[in-house]
Amino acid sequence: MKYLNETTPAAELPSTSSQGTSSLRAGSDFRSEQRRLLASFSCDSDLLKFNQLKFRKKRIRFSRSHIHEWGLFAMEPIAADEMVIEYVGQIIRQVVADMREQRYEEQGIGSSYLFRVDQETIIDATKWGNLSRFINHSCSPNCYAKIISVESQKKIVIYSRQPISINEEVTYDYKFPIEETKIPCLCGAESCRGSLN
Ligand SMILES: C[S@@+](CC[C@H](N)C(=O)[O-])C[C@H]1O[C@@H](n2cnc3c(N)ncnc32)[C@H](O)[C@@H]1O
Repeated sequence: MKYLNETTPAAELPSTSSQGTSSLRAGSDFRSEQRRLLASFSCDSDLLKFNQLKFRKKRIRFSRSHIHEWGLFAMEPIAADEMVIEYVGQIIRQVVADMREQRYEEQGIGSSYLFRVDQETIIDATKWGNLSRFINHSCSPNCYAKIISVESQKKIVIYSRQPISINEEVTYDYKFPIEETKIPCLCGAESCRGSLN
């Protein structure tokens, strides 16, 4: 089954100390605190950026792409580590996604706009969504997808991983699961893996 996937880089945490029990406990308390702080800082900054994104949308356009049909392009320079766009669509359950995937295949819709949020939830941008549905995959992408929680609701947000120039195509790595039947990748990157899956 082909779903677009999240690609959050994991935060590095300090390694375990090998001293006495009390210092071990102190070390583990310290690490728990660090984890809690890291999580709260990252949530706060995600929330802040998400609110900024609502008021100051990035200037982007869809246009013909060298990778595949339509793609998304920057109309202004985008710095590294910026929220570029939210992946918007209908929020559906796995059973509905399975039925829709089959229906879309029967209707000859070759492109996949289903993005997995978690085990049970999928965002379907096939018929309803925003410009994010035009973002193509690259094996050497300039963005990545991350799932954040805003007021207890999970959102998929596309972040820049490096500066993006005007007219550059916005891409991320779909991280499709490996399958026997391959979908050839046309990203054109030197490090192209040859297939999406
Ligand atoms: C979310 S859509 C991307 C927008 C699409 N180009 C369009 O015109 O609607 C995802 C689909 O685009 C195609 N695609 C995206 N990146 C590709 C790539 N690097 N190589 C080949 N096909 C790609 C695949 O068919 C994939 O299922």
